[in-house]
Amino acid sequence: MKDKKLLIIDDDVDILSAARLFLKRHFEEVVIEKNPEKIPFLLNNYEFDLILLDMNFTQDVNTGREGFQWLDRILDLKPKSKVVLFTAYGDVEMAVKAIKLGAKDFVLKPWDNDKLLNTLKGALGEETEEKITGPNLLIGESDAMKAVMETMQRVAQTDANILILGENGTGKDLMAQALHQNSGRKEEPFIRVDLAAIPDTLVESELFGHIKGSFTDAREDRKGKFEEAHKGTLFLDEIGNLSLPIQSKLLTVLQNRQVSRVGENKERKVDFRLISATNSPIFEESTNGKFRQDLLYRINTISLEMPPLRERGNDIILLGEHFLELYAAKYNRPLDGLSHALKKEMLRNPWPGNVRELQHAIERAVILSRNNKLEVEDVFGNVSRMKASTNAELKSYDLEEMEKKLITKALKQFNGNISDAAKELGLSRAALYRRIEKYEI
Ligand SMILES: Nc1ncnc2c1ncn2[C@@H]1O[C@H](COP(=O)(O)OP(=O)(O)OP(=O)(O)O)[C@@H](O)[C@H]1O
Repeated sequence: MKDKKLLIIDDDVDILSAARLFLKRHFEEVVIEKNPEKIPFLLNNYEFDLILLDMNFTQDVNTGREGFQWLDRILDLKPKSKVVLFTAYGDVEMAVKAIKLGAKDFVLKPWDNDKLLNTLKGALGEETEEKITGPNLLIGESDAMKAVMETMQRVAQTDANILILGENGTGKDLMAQALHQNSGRKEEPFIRVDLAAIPDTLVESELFGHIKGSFTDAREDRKGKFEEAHKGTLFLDEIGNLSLPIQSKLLTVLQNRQVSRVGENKERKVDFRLISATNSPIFEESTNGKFRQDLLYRINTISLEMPPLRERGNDIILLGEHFLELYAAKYNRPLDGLSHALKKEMLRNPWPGNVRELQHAIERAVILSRNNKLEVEDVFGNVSRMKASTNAELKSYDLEEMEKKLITKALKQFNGNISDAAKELGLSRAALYRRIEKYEI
């Protein structure tokens, strides 16, 4: 969300500054406004990617009527606006009505920071999903890909637990989303937990939740991911990372469909569909005691194996063209395809990092290219650097480095004229200034 602009409208100044303080780390810009009358002016003069709108302006605290009117007004002025509503406890019915009227989602006040962030991401995600990660855009026409897509279609509608296997970057995450989108639970939450990214000590409270005081940092009661996924889908990514004690707790939840938060005896019913994914040899691990066999049996009612890119034939060209189009638009580069020689080279490369590696290689190439077609050296020019990074993955600092170079070049070309350089780079003047400051150019 780092490149997105958010507008928050609420007549409570404390709420505005608290929300801004937390959200400005996650958005490029957060604009706050106390007076809803300013909405038309703001919408007519600025572009916002997302609007967070209070439902309960003081005049109409209980009915939310004013909130509805403003929602309406926003959608009249800019029909494509993504609006998330802020609403006080107890207003859920009203918020649901608002969603029917065109809001994307709602957040209850007082809010939970993680939840607020997830909701905003979700509201923005719809667009990214359509463009990049939508289930229809699990690109691929190879036999291997067709087979796995066909299985996906067949099993998505069932509530069966699904285990997605495959090397890094083969699209396991996208596949999990596709399963959810094609299931009867698609209107309900899709909650992803990356078990490789959560420290061992926190996994239990992340998954099961906790109550206030159950450990030093537990300042308030918190729902776990099982509860968040209630009625929807829970996606446990990198499940091979679960420690044995948590494995046995997970098994119990799967058997009883109930969770108790850490520090609490009460059991809460949870209804979720489980999708797991791993790139570790989990069957082997289950024979040497690192992963419980009974749990593996449970999570693996059906398994789907994502084929590696090197076994997907011509898909690499389709994917390459897709990413080229995406990044040419993003970086405003006039590129119209992959050269013939490049296609040949792409087909010969083993791509150990699979689609993710390809995606990053194309992104970098788009930024560096000088011609109207991508050439072999744009993608494979700097082989040593590609090898040096793990999984040949392009780290964000590489991208930043490139951005810096690009900006420096443009500034030189236009003798430091900000307007001309910004135009060439496809940035606003303000965005260019920000980057000049950031990179200390
Ligand atoms: N078939 C596909 N079509 C379009 N994009 C894809 C496809 N497969 C993967 N991608 C893109 O490649 C990147 C990596 O995909 P994803 O995160 O789903 O892989 P993964 O198997 O979950 O990786 P890891 O094991 O490292 O978590 C994402 O940006 C995703 O959008």
